[in-house]
Amino acid sequence: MTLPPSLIDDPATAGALAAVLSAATVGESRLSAALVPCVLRPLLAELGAQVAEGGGTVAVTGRGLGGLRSPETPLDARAVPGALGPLCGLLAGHAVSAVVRADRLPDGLVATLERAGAQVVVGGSTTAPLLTVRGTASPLAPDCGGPAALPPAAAMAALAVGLTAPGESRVALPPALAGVAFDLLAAFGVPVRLEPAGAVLDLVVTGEAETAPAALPADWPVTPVWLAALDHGAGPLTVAIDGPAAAGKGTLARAVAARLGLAYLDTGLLYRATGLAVRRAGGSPDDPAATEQAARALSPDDLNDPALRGEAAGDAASRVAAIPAVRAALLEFQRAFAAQPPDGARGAVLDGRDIGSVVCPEAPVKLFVTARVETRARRRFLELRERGTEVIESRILRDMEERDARDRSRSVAPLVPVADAVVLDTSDLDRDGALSAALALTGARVWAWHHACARADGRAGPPGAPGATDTGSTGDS
Ligand SMILES: Nc1ncnc2c1ncn2[C@@H]1O[C@H](COP(=O)(O)OP(=O)(O)O)[C@@H](O)[C@H]1O
Ligand SMILES: Nc1ccn([C@@H]2O[C@H](COP(=O)(O)OP(=O)(O)O)[C@@H](O)[C@H]2O)c(=O)n1
Repeated sequence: MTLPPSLIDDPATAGALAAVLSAATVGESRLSAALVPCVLRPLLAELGAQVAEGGGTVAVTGRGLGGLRSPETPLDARAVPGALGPLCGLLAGHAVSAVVRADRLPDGLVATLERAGAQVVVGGSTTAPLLTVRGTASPLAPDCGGPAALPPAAAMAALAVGLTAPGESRVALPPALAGVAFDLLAAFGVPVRLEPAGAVLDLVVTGEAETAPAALPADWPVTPVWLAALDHGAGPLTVAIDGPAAAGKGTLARAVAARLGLAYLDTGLLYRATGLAVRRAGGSPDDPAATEQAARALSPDDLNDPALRGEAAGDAASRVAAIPAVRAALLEFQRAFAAQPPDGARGAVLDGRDIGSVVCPEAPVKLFVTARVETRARRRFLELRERGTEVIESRILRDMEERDARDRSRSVAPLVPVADAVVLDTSDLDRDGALSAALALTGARVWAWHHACARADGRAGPPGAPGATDTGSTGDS
């Protein structure tokens, strides 16, 4: 299975980062030749790495973090612009001196290197700059966290410095690039985690750790290494997505399921169908006996009624959802779906209010998706208007606030982010951005899940995955 190229903002940057990292790793990394442009290979050798080619693979035996040597000749990064950032960052974090030829000076690069403690002299011309970088063996950990992403070269430089800087370094990246960088660092065994920060993800690396050799196939990063971990986990993968109304849970859940080949269950439909059935029978959605009976009588066909999408069904749903007997009646169906996903899928995505807390508390991936209430009301307003429903936005906002309050304050399975959920605020992310962020965060959790499973029963890691540490941040409430 592959992820679409849209996941990767800049494959050249990702491939160059892989090559440069392998030069600073003890042991032999095996990278597909497609990832390591020919012109980059002599440059790795200048840094002291051994480079051997054959059979479509470039084998790089590196010198370890802190072990790079000063090159004797200028390093020519002109033909591989993506290499400039990670290369300069790595040099800045070593006690070496090097001259680097570039085809232009990327925004923020020099300032990032200087902030880390390196000395940088820029010579040459605008179209052919020459950078003299004098690095330091004790660089300062960069703190370039959100809310705005750094320009790519500066970001990759900050990440590379962070590998040798003591303590934690934080770098804000667009979600797609953050996912790729996370996957790569994890494949090299770097302690790393991801934390959502508005429209970006903060990638946090712990420096001075031992890296481990990686193996990256030609289809990386379109196929991230963590996807292989899916096939090495214990049982089906469950992705739990919870959050308030119109946060974008369903949109995200459907897209994640499609990309990863997982089944999808919109659990809100179960509550909506129960509420609607009771109302149609002339009953009250607050009546425990009638609602429990309706919940037990649900059939799969009831979930296809277009009326379920309306706000009236949403209101009835949140009323029946506060009745413990209704929740109990619907629980078994949801758990069975996660444990045995239909059509042989290797896992399932469930979205709702209590998936991470009650339905699937053991889910390895838990996302709490939220957004500002005005943004959510606007989204629902646009959605309903597009469907031809006459609606007033201020009324939607008010109803949504009431429904959220009811969902948050009910005594049974209230809507709250559990401690091990990642809170993803989609207010400043469009649909693609939210999907990239969710996939990156899922990857981080799948890595952690895989390693926990492997540790528990002594199995080997997925191909090319020697040992990432935990990742993925936890919810903040
Ligand atoms: N990140 C986003 N940016 C803009 N609109 C979005 C985003 N995510 C979802 N939407 C839109 O908002 C509306 C509500 O999304 P939906 O996935 O149904 O939310 P939920 O399942 O949380 O109720 C839909 O019209 C959807 O297309
Ligand atoms: N797992 C779930 C899913 C929905 N629900 C209830 O069902 C209502 C409708 O859920 P939904 O997910 O279809 O609603 P939207 O977020 O799409 O507006 C919610 O307001 C909750 O009260 C729940 O309690 N638990």
